[in-house]
Amino acid sequence: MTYEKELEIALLAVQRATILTKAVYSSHAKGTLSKSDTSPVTIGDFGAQALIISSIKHAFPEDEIVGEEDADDLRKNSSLRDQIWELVQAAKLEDAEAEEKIGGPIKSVDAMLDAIDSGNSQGGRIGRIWALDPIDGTKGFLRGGQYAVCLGLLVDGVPTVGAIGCPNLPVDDNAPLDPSIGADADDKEGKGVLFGAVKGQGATSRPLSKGALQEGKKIYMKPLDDTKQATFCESVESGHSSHGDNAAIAAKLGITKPSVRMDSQAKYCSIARGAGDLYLRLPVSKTYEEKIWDHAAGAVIVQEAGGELADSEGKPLDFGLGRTLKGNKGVIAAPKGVFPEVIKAVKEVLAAKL
Ligand SMILES: Nc1ncnc2c1ncn2[C@@H]1O[C@H](COP(=O)(O)O)[C@@H](OP(=O)(O)O)[C@H]1O
Ligand SMILES: [Mg+2]
Repeated sequence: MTYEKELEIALLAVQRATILTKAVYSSHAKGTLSKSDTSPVTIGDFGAQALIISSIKHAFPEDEIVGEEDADDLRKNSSLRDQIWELVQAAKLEDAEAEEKIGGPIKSVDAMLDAIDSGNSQGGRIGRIWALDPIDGTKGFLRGGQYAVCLGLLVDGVPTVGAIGCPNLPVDDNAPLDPSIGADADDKEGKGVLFGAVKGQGATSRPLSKGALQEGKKIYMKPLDDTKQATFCESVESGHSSHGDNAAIAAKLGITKPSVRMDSQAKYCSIARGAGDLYLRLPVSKTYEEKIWDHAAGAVIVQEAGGELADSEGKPLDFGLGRTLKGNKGVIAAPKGVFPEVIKAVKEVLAAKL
């Protein structure tokens, strides 16, 4: 199987980074994250980015990585750096063989800073480029709701491998969509999912607790003959996606169920396993460019589960233009069978606004 190693490393890297983000969240929730006033998101973002990049660099030293952060701030702020270093050292996979596959612990503080700085690729059309979002759904993370650790591999600009850790989604692929499910400080049985996909080879899910080496269960979008029955997902943040336009599109499709609002690429994962049908992300701002790391991993997972993606004009998403999807506006994802109908409704709603 092609990309077998890439998927394995991506899942392991995401699993280990997720352990760190959970540790950061629980210290934050318990009020013990007090050495600095820095936001737990910043701490989690830096730590998770360091761990994931070090995993990729170990397994695929030639690959490029597009990451959100660089280490400039950490080099200037030793207390923040030490705090992150402590968390990075503590985040380990229990299975020694698994830990070894991603290079074992990061060797030194300098190696951690260098790893963070290696996420400086400018993206592009050629070669192997990983797009990394160490904590996607910042707002959800802070709320104790949905957030995701996301890693996608672009090969010549095409999303080819995707791995996403969703610590607060229910393990059960058939559990009803309930965005409040993550709103606990402490981990509970039945939460935490690791999703993976390789282009042309399907999408899978496995409990985070069982780990990346556990064989995944195939996931599929729900067959949807009639859009009237659909449930659609959208951002919690009205600044990230126009709730008004999303609602108008839903109305045009005859949808009567309320939208499910959740943060992060947990939306892609949810529709990919049939816990929800459509993902509408109509742009709010005319100038905002969606970031490739907010969509690359989710795109592979949805496509491999039987879905199709485009922007609000029906154009395919172009991941080969750099760090952003600068050729696209917004994102729409739906099962293949109803995709043309959904795009038609989107175009009609947007045309009526002109
Ligand atoms: N004006 C805007 N329009 C669309 N997306 C935006 C945005 N401003 C920020 N974002 C992105 O929206 C992502 C979260 O999406 P969602 O609303 O689906 O949870 C953020 O990722 P982070 O949370 O990683 O910063 C951020 O990159
Ligand atoms: Mg993000």
